[in-house]
Amino acid sequence: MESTFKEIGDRQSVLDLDPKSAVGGGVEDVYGEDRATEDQLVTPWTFSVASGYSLLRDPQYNKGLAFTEKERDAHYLRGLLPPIILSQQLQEKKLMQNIRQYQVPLQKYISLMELQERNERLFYKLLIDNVEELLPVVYTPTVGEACQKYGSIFKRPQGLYISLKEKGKILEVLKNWPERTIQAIVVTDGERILGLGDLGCQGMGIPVGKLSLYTALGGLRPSACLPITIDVGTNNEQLLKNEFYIGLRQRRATGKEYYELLHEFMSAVKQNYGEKVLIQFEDFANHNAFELLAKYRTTHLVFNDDIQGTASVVLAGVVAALKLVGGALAEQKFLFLGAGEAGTGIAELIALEISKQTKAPLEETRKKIWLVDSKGLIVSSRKDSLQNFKKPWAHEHEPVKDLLDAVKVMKPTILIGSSGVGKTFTKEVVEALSSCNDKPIIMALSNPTSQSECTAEEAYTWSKGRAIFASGSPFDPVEYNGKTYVPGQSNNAYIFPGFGLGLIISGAIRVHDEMLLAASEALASQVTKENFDKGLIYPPFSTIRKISAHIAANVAAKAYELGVATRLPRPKDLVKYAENCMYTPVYRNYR
Ligand SMILES: O=C([O-])CC(=O)C(=O)O
Ligand SMILES: [Mg+2]
Repeated sequence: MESTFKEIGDRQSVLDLDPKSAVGGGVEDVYGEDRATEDQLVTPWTFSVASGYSLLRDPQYNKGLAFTEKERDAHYLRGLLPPIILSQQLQEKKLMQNIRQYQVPLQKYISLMELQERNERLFYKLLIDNVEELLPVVYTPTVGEACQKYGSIFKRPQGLYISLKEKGKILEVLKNWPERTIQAIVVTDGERILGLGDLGCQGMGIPVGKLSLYTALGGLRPSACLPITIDVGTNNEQLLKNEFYIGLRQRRATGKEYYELLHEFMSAVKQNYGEKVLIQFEDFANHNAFELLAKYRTTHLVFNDDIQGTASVVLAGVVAALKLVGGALAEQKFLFLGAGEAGTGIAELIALEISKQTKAPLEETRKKIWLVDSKGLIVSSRKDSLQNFKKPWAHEHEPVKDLLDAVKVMKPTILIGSSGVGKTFTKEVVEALSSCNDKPIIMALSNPTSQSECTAEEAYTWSKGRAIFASGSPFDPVEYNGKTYVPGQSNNAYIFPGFGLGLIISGAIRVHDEMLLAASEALASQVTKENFDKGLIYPPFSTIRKISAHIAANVAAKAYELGVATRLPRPKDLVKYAENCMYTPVYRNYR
């Protein structure tokens, strides 16, 4: 009963290529010198691995009621489907109606995950066409709740689980994954899931969600994306006691045991997929995140989304906000609440950008930036007891005990929340900031919504409508004094999909900070006059694929400039090239 069929167009590109651009010619060979072997090209994309009943259960190829008469004949589907044929558009309409009927966001999440498991192209069609509506479902805030309840809602595994039990066998585990050509891995160890803390093995929802965005927002082929959770235990007592918990029932391995497992993982990935596979570290705890990034950035293509992706998106937002407020970046005074991955990552990228603009040394530009942690303002007298990643921010100053006092003393122009702790930008804090700024810039970055430092409504109300506000999780527009204020969403989702695309299309083998600046610059350049007129500092997510193409092009250009790109020759028009490489979820015709 085995039938074979061709997926038209899929052979053309490293990523995926719209058939019409392939037919039109003029598209360069994306494989470059690393052209995949004929064997890789033929399997598995061009021949069906399934037909008939199993074809309907293969999410990569299934089209449900959209199979045509000819396809039903050719692939043994007669009788397995009701007689009607629906277009993809009509399927989309029906599913959106169904999803909108659910009142509870988690129900929407579950139904979307089921769709992804049933009909992948339709899932991505929905996500791309309805990105602003569905992003809060497959991503923050709902994905946070999904991770908290992952054990209870778990039906079928997604992604790859690597636990301490697999120590010594990680290469074999990677080989169990059905796809051989992987371009992007998002990996977590679940220790700091959003601002929700240690969710252990249930953090898997995050790599799954991030990679869905890689495809929907950045155009990577779904089959080239691999979500991974490394399970070294959890220190979350509630999960350890929960009878439905899906992870190892032990406290977290640390030190040598932890680093040996991670090292085996990093080596196995490179051995199995080569040096051009992107490994995105996601939601690791501070104490491991900095160390892993420092250790592997010189040997692997790695990127920490929470340190670097967040930094790049915030820098873009600040640059855009200054167009509304006036003043140069170097004239600002920054105050952060939270000195972890996001806080210090953003601070460093801002300091780098100011150095680039003013030619001042980094040690000087860092002095424009102040950070508050749980013990108060980070100052030089605290240096001995500070973790390494905080030390560059310990400037000369009297001790200041908390955020409110720090705002009063430092009089920052920009306040950034990156502590993972909700409701910390109190009325007093926002009022103090507003008393020294005409247009205070407030970024409440912690996720999900419950952990946001303040809500959009609070920021606008307490600043009497003067704040330029953005947050990590989405907030609806706010009415204040008869005016509508539209908050920005300062989330790394703007950056990482395009950033990854840029790395992949250039065949980059390393990530450098200049590439993050390039991504940031590309994002800021996509804010239109129309956006600014509405007070927006980020372009709407509805245009994200265009934005991603620009980010990818700028990142790829920088990779070529720095000599870390291996795909030669360099395509001339990188924006067009990035666009042509993007996966589109329109159904293919099966011959
Ligand atoms: O996932 C998000 O929405 C942003 C992010 O990386 C985090 O909060 O850890
Ligand atoms: Mg994250």
